[in-house]
Amino acid sequence: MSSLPEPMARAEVLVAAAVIRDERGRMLLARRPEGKHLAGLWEFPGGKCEPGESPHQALVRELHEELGIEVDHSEPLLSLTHHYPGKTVRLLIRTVDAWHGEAHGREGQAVDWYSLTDARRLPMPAADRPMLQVLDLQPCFLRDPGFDAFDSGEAFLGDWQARLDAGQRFLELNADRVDPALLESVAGRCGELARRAGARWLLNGEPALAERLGADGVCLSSGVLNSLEARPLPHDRLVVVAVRTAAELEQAGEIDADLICLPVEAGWGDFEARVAQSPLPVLASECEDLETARSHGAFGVARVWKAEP
Ligand SMILES: Nc1nc2c([nH]c(=O)n2[C@H]2C[C@H](O)[C@@H](COP(=O)(O)OP(=O)(O)OP(=O)(O)O)O2)c(=O)[nH]1
Ligand SMILES: [Mg+2]
Repeated sequence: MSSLPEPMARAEVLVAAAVIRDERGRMLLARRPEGKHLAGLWEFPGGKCEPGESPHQALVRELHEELGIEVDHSEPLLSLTHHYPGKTVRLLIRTVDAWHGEAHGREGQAVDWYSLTDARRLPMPAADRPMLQVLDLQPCFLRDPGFDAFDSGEAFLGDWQARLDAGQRFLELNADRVDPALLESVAGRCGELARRAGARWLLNGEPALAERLGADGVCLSSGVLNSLEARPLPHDRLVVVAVRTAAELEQAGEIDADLICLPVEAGWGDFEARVAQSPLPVLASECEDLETARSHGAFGVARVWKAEP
């Protein structure tokens, strides 16, 4: 059973909530009724899982009760755990991609459709913030093996373009051990190619360098993470952190990062237990199986790409 210390286990509530999109990609949000925890804030509709209920079953019941709709199919999207004063909430967010009925606030609550951009401006629960940062990301992050794997900057750029042509929209450029002048020229062209394809790219390196090179964000090693006291980039950039330990997971939350890369080191059971401690959405490192990763609480997968010979 649960290995959590008893007081924490008692205070934690398991909540299933839904991302439901209309044909324009807008999401259905509901305003939390007066008198409830976090009253007045806009939320992803859902509620607490009752004993013995699966997250899907809880959603089916909650969305019927709260919105008058019938869920036909849902699948895991991401999970994270947030500590409110006196209450810990583990959010299990699911994509509801098949449902019927007309959504309306059956408990008198306001209900409306919002684009992601508009949702980011709404007052929403603190637990939901990191989630709003990642919902428009491709859930497969391709990490850079390093220039050493390529014969030249040109070879690297050729491979970068091939990844974009193959549909990759979330990539990393690794600044490690690259000559600064070469990095500058390659990063400029990587950025241009990514922009043209509508992809986002992160620099694995110093945040200030990522900013100077025009990256969409930064990917930090645990070494850099431990030297930081605050989020190193503004919220219109991404901050991804590669971590291994529970303390690093916590530190990533402290600096208000957006996304975590966590290796599947000791099997999926162990991975899932560690994701359950994460305040941020998680990518399963060195993994290609998105469906399995999501079934264990991850938002996505990250892997190092193989240089083409
Ligand atoms: N549904 C939902 N709950 C959220 C979100 N973000 C967030 O922090 N929460 C918190 C608020 C609550 O503390 C908890 C959800 O419990 P709830 O009070 O809505 O539970 P419920 O629908 O089963 O209602 P009830 O038992 O209070 O009648 O999760 C979110 O996006 N959606
Ligand atoms: Mg609810």
